[in-house]
Amino acid sequence: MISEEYIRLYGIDSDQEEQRIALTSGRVPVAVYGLGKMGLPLAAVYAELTGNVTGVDIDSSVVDRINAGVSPVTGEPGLDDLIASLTAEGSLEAVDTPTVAAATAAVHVVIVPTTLTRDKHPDLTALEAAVESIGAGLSPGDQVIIESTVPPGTCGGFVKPLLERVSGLSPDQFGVAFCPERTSSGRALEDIRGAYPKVVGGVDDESTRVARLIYDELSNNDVITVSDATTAESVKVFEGLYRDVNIALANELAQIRDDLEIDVVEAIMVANTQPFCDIHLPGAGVGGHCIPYYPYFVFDRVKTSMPLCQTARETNDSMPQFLVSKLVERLAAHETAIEDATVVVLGLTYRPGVAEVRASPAIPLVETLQHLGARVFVVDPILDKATAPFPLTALEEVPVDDLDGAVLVTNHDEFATIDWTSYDSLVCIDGRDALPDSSAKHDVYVVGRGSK
Ligand SMILES: NC(=O)C1=CN([C@@H]2O[C@H](COP(=O)(O)OP(=O)(O)OC[C@H]3O[C@@H](n4cnc5c(N)ncnc54)[C@H](O)[C@@H]3O)[C@@H](O)[C@H]2O)C=CC1
Ligand SMILES: CC(=O)N[C@@H]1[C@@H](OP(=O)(O)OP(=O)(O)OC[C@H]2O[C@@H](n3ccc(=O)[nH]c3=O)[C@H](O)[C@@H]2O)O[C@H](C(=O)O)[C@@H](O)[C@@H]1O
Repeated sequence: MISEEYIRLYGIDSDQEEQRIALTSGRVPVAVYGLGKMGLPLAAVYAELTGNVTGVDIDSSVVDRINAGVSPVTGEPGLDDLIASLTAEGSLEAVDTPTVAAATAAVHVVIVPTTLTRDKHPDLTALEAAVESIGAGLSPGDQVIIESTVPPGTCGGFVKPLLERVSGLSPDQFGVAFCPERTSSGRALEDIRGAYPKVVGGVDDESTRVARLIYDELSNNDVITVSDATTAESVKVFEGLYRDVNIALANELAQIRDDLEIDVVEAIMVANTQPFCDIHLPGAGVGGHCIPYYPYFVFDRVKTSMPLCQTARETNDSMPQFLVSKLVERLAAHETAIEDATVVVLGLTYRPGVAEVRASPAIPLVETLQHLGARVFVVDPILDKATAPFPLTALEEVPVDDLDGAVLVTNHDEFATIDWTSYDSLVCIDGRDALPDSSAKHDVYVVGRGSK
């Protein structure tokens, strides 16, 4: 139970200003569940605001490092120092006991992974576990905020009933709101503090009121209240659908480059010079546990077919094979069979600077090359060998005189300075238009660009 001087917010008709002051003076204890790439920066910004945050993670090593003042999340400007200062001053503490944390919190913020099963259905097991823990410690007046991206209808149709069942509370005794995490790795603190308007949508008006009150204080941007939680959930996945479809358009256009004999990216850039056009960039595919996952969160919840979004998924997922086909075709033109070829794949993470391999296009690309019999070296400068799905080779250890092909999937900064002159003639397939021009010496194909 929380002590007397603390207050709760849901269903409390005290003065709004008093509630704001209570929140920002630490008299509304907050728990943040999930201390990963998004959750730790979020917990830090909440701790900056309230001075009274318990971070919850089931990974004890994450908890221990945070309590030692060390951020397990890398690549986030300002986060290391912020975690050190917040833990030193007692504004942020991490625990690996979700139910214990839930018993003392008045605001529960959930940002655990929501992913896909192997057969591409939403995997909400982590969400269910976190919500059950919260239910076990839920008190009248508590507010639960879901920031993990979820299928539309999850807060109203799954989270709220589960909390009622586990806590024994009636629906009018606690709030649930969906407040999407509109944040990118590498700029998480900036995004969370208010790079974009914050969207909030509650399962009832009081849930929306409490969520608005909280994010009016936390974000320095506007707060947009929408009709309900399902609308807010839809906003988030619609952003992802838009991005997936528009990347697919760019990828389809890249595949007609040879038919048109143009530099497709040049045409895209010029097409985008008027405001009604925002064609994205073609590449090696769409990875991460967000953009390639969110369409399936919608497919799973609607009866109506969505052929455009389904086809976009197929187009984006076809890009690794497109790159392999270009490599095979060009190696054959140099009388090298793929099964006799030695190939280096540059980049395993789904995008530069983020040590995340979930749904990375490099994975099916490497698997296909291995299946075709090629000898494959994989290089990724930011990935921990222990977590990589394939053995990693340092770039300097790749056998220079024995290499037939190179495929760039992820444009890590380190690859921009490769001295290609030290390699004998290669076939280079550049999936991200990231390699220095080496067409004088090598046979180079850049996805979407004119011949280099
Ligand atoms: N990564 C991104 O760029 C963005 C992610 N999101 C949303 O945020 C969610 C989390 O993403 P990340 O932070 O990147 O994931 P992550 O994989 O980096 O971190 C997840 C953390 O949650 C912990 N965890 C798992 N189950 C738990 C439980 N039951 N209770 C407490 N902690 C638990 C894990 O130990 C891990 O530390 C995503 O699934 C997505 O819905 C939203 C916007 C951006
Ligand atoms: C709508 C939107 O821009 N969502 C962002 C996105 O961030 P995420 O980390 O997934 O990276 P991303 O830049 O979307 O890239 C995803 C994948 O798509 C590829 N990609 C991206 C843009 C592009 O023009 N072409 C392309 O091929 C990238 O290489 C990567 O493999 O997803 C995040 C999320 O929701 O998790 C979200 O918060 C971010 O704002």
